[in-house]
Amino acid sequence: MFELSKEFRFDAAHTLNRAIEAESSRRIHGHSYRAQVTVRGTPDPETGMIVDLGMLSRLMEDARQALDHHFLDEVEGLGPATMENLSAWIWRRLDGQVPGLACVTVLRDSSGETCRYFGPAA
Ligand SMILES: Nc1nc2c(c(=O)[nH]1)N=C([C@H](O)[C@H](O)COP(=O)(O)OP(=O)(O)OP(=O)(O)O)CN2
Ligand SMILES: [Zn+2]
Repeated sequence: MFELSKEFRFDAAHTLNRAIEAESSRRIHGHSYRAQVTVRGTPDPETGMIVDLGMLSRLMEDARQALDHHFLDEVEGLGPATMENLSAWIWRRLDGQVPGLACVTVLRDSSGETCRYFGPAA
């Protein structure tokens, strides 16, 4: 069994309602994110690949375009623009298209934060 990951980066703005740091969080502010899509499986003996990384990259491009340089509060179906919701939203966007989809990880390097979503069944 193997795991294979591909990453895209996006920069986006949002607001958040929080119990702490409420005022600054409600102000529009931005973050730089990385999103990693991980597939799990066994390589096809002929191709040596679980999935072609180029194909994975193409499938991820639609999600990247919907997030990069967008105001996340306005992204359809996202809800409060947390790392949890971002990883679940990317999962839903790819589910059914990416064979062996195992998890979606959203990272915010500036603050050392990571959120990993394994899908609704996990
Ligand atoms: N469970 C979660 N908690 C928080 C999330 C989240 O996605 N999931 N997100 C935020 C905010 O986006 C917030 O802007 C980050 O704030 P904070 O952690 O207080 O850190 P900084 O303001 O120091 O972060 P910078 O990225 O350096 O601006 C809060 N909580
Ligand atoms: Zn924020």
